Amino acid sequence: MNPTDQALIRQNALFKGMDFESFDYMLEHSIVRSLETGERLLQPEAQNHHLHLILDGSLNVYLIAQESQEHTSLRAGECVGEVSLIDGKYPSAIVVAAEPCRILSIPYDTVWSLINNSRTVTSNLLSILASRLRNDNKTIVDTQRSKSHFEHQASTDALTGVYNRHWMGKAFPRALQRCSHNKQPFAVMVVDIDHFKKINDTYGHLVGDLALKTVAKCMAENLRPHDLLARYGGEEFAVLLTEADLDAAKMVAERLRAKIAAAEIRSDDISFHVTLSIGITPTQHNEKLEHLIHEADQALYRAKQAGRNRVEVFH
Ligand SMILES: Nc1nc2c(ncn2[C@@H]2O[C@H](COP(=O)(O)OP(=O)(O)OP(=O)(O)O)[C@@H](O)[C@H]2O)c(=O)[nH]1
Repeated sequence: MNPTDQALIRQNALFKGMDFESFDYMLEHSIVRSLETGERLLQPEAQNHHLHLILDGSLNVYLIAQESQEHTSLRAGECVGEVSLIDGKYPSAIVVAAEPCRILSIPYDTVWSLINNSRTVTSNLLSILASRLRNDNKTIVDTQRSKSHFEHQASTDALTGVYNRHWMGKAFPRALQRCSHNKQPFAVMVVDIDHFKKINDTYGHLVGDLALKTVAKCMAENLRPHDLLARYGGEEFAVLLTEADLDAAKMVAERLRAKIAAAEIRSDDISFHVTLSIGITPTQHNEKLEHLIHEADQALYRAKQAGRNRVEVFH
């Protein structure tokens, strides 16, 4: 073995500080092997009996499948196979040559006798395992974070930031069931911006978007925390008012209508107002969401027919 390889092995996290005698013993019992690009070194279906140290090239580690994004890459001087060494189980990952590699494969028996004879190697092994644990914990936390991020994205309307129809289809029925189980009155409200097409036609789509965002923000700020708000269609929002009888629902709807009518929408030198038409259906029963939306839509239709900028109740 050439001096460069020997220097590399001496710097390895597991073997650094090891005495010369142990080092020679290890080399005597190890073999050097070559891997082609794409060749597998470890896989979960095959028991492994060696600790592998990379002398040249790099290895990719995959946790699920070779086609997935690699979990990590290992370079010359790094090892794989420490965990199977400890627990004697099959490898937990797929390890593949990312390029032509030279590997020093040290039999587990040899590594164990080094561990038994050298406190340095034992303490090195513990440090390696501790950093593995930390890395794995970080991976779990990162995965959890991106999962919540994607879940949030999947249930949120990108333009207005309020929940979307997909979320509404899951969250509203659960809330309806809870209200009816607790014998609490509740109401479903459908809210539609009046003459919204004219706003787009007059000021352009971007200003239309700004109006939608303003309406969504104003509604979110003027509902109670336990009410549910979702963007239901283009310029239509749905609200589930929990613990609200007809009078309370009318009061909330009227408050929203008045707030929006008074809110100024500004973009550069443009300033205008929008109005809302609102349909409400009050109930105490766990009826189907589509049915309640349909009833609220009928009330909304009447509000539009009666001149817009008003609240109507289904009956
Ligand atoms: N800017 C913008 N416009 C949208 C968006 N989604 C839907 N729209 C527009 O909203 C308008 C809705 O128009 P209509 O359904 O005809 O209703 P309206 O003009 O509001 O009239 P009434 O509801 O009868 O008062 C359409 O022109 C859509 O293109 C959006 O995300 N951004």
